[in-house]
Amino acid sequence: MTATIIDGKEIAKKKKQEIANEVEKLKAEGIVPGLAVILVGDNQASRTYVNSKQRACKELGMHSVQIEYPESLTEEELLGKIAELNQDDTIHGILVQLPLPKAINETRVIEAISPEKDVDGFHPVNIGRMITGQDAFISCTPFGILVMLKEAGIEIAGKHAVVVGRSNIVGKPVGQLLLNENATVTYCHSRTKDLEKHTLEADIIVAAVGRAGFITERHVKPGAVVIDVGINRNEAGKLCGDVAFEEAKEKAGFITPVPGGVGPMTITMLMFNTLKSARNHLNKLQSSKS
Ligand SMILES: NC(=O)C1=CN([C@@H]2O[C@H](COP(=O)(O)OP(=O)(O)OC[C@H]3O[C@@H](n4cnc5c(N)ncnc54)[C@H](OP(=O)(O)O)[C@@H]3O)[C@@H](O)[C@H]2O)C=CC1
Ligand SMILES: Nc1nc(=O)c2c([nH]1)NC[C@@H]1CN(c3ccc(C(=O)N[C@@H](CCC(=O)O)C(=O)O)cc3)C=[N+]21
Repeated sequence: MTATIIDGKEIAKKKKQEIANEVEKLKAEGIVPGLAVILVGDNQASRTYVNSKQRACKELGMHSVQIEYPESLTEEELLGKIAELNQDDTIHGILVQLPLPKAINETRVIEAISPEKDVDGFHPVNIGRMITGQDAFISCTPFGILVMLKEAGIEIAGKHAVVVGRSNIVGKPVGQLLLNENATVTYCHSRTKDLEKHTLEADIIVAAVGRAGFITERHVKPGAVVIDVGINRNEAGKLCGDVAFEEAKEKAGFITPVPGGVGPMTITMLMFNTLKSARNHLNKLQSSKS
């Protein structure tokens, strides 16, 4: 059997069109959704992502500002800029591109962003609200994965999902979201014994490890859904995921490619969250008037 490929690029395109329509409506009410992206240092991969975020804003008619700092930026300077953006009414979303230089404490920086403008969904307030099932900004990659599964018509309730990776920005939140959707969730990580034993039981595998081709055909139960979050470069410099795509696709029922899978969805959900934040802002203005 060859798996159905879940085309993230195509789903992203459809979602972006819906977002662009909503942006037009908000503009008619006098609000242009605005995103500020902060990039510290000169990491080429980070620069590529930040540029595609800017491009998406433009495409969808949103306002965007890109703020770049040298590697030598101090934590105090960065916190000062965030405080300023928290007060700026033209900015509804603030994203600080990770990773940050070692001298800057990421936790402090994330916690300095107003939860109302935390469109990355990394602030503990949003993580906590997401886990308890309240309205929240949901981190873009996990959110994008959920939307892809739904668009592909994949049932989540009652399924066994195995998440490989437990980072705060991908693994942990994606498992929680799947749990909210009534999946039975197992987390695997570098201390997991006999990874294969777990993944072979999975109806849905989410690979967020950061190692090229780490999940092979041997890890996949026939017909399983395989979601590849990894963005790696192989020895030849080619972009590839955490899944050995060619072999895994012969066993899986559904599979996401890299590029063209989770990545484009991440950016789309960032746009969705920025739009949502702008709408929240407008609602607040309107209710304070009445
Ligand atoms: N497409 C997209 O939009 C995005 C893609 N990414 C990509 O996703 C990948 C993961 O990112 P991120 O979560 O930030 O990475 P991290 O490096 O923060 O986390 C990697 C996780 O993989 C686990 N791990 C490492 N080795 C093994 C192993 N041998 N067996 C089982 N688990 C293992 C680690 O376990 P432990 O906790 O025990 O160390 C850790 O939990 C990267 O390739 C990244 O580039 C990231 C964000 C967005
Ligand atoms: N504060 C913060 N928020 C993030 O959301 C964040 C971050 N920091 N740091 C880095 C990771 C990584 N990430 C990606 C986004 C899009 C693609 C993407 O669009 N990838 C394309 C290919 C891009 C290429 O060609 O390099 C694809 O998979 O098709 C990939 C990775 C967001 N991240």
